[in-house]
Amino acid sequence: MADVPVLTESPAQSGVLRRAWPHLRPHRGSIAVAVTLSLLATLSMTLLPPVVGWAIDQVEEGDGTGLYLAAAMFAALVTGRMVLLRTAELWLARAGERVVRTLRETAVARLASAPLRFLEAQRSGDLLRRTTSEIADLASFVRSDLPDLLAVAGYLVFTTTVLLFYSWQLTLVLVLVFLPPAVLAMRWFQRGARTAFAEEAAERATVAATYREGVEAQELLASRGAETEWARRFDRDNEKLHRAAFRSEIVVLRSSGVTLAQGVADAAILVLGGLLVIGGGMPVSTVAVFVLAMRQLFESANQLTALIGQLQTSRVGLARLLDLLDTTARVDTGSAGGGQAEIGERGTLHADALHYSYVDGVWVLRDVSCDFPAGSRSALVGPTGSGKTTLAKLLAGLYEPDGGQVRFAGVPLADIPPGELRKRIMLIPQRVHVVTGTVRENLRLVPSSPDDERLSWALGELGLLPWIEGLADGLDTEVSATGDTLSAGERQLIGLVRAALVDPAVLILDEATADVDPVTAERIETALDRLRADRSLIVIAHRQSTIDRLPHAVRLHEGRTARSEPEPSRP
Ligand SMILES: Nc1ncnc2c1ncn2[C@@H]1O[C@H](COP(=O)(O)OP(=O)(O)OP(=O)(O)O)[C@@H](O)[C@H]1O
Repeated sequence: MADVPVLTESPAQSGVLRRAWPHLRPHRGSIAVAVTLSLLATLSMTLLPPVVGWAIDQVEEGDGTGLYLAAAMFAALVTGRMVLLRTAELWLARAGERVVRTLRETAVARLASAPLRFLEAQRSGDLLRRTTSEIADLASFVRSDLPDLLAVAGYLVFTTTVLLFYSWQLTLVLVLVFLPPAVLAMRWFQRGARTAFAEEAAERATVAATYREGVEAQELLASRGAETEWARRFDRDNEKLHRAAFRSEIVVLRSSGVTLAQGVADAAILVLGGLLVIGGGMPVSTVAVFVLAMRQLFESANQLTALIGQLQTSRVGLARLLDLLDTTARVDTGSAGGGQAEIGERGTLHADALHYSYVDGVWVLRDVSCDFPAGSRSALVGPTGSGKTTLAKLLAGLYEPDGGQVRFAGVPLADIPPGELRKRIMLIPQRVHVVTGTVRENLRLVPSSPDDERLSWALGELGLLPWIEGLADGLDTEVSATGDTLSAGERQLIGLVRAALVDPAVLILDEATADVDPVTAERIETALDRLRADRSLIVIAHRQSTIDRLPHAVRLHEGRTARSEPEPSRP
């Protein structure tokens, strides 16, 4: 089995910003404007205590004009700050949304072009979570927490400058009384937060993946009576998440040490400042400015603790998203094809000595060789588990073989760009994918987005107009993605119409085994008969009537071609 990279549950968070920089670089202009505006807003807020101090001085000197001036300045600073802050938030939200949009688009594009084998190796809920809710969390961090984080960082720097300017002695006392216990408490919190939050995110992803898998397999679980087994597994994962979330909460409690240190520092400064004023060594205004600025500093420190928690969660989310982008970039390489070779519109599909395994050492296909000349019509038959679906996926270029090669018109599939490949070889799986919407919208899910006229043409060609007319609202009939409204056979009819619209050189149909009523089966067979004659048709056939209609057969038995010679045509 070729090495298929699997996404890491808790990827390393070190250097996460450096790794994210290539995605941020295109938006550096708006980020710089947003940061500058935000820092200016913070600066105006930091100037408020000095203005209050100045007002106190004016009162003490009995200068009414000075007092009015101070009040006007106070009002101007508050208004200016509000305008600057809102503008900064808007810029930041805009820059952040752009970054997140780029990340989301890159993730979706990489997933869309990732080999099927890679997608199947991941837990589906995990991929979904990384590309939806974790990106949404990141967006909300950028919109709401990042502006606060910038403001807090600004306050810490500017307010410390104000404190130093007014009294370096009091600042020294503040630093000695407050900083050591506060820093210790913060480090204690951070040490725990890193692992606790990462574990919580990983457990949350596991619960989402288990839940999604359970919902997808509901029918199977119910039919096997295995719901309790699944519920037990879900309970176990849920319990782990519960414990991880509780551990995170305990870690958050560690940050209370900072509040305690603040109370002690407040009391110390008030007593010392008061004594200095009584002794005539310091004006009242200085103590007032100091106490106000100190409050601002503490509020920022409190906010910082909460924000660091958010920052930690976002770092984990960002690391998981970058892990997805890096891993998909790695698996993506080479799958785009050289694009140099001339590829014919029609040609022989040739499989040469194919080997394939899902699990190391267990070959599902061994030395399989077969030819499907242009315009040939073949059945692919064999007992359950003999490897028919796997061979079909290799023939369609959805899996890369572990050994051997598939060529179309002489060109290895690996050298054909994916877009070109899809136009030439198309696989209709047993369970055709439908999306929530109308039948028309589902039929139009092909690269050319055909109009109604072309849809009618395709339906007419395949003899499927009576089927559409028989639906409740014709082409406007609503179908749900869970497919309750369409049978497996009808979904395959949708697949066949899409195929007629794409007009591939090779059409591979993995015939639905269950739920095909005789009328739909007849419709599928008629549609297959009416597909253009120069197209090769390969049908993984389960029904004898289908096998009888096809002039050639490739038989698989335990992963080997039992007989790849064309069978004599049947009447
Ligand atoms: N994604 C997978 N991971 C691991 N093993 C797989 C996977 N898909 C198929 N297999 C195994 O590979 C073997 C061949 O499966 P495949 O679906 O190709 O057979 P098949 O002939 O199409 O069977 P059926 O007629 O029942 O659809 C089986 O043993 C199956 O269990």
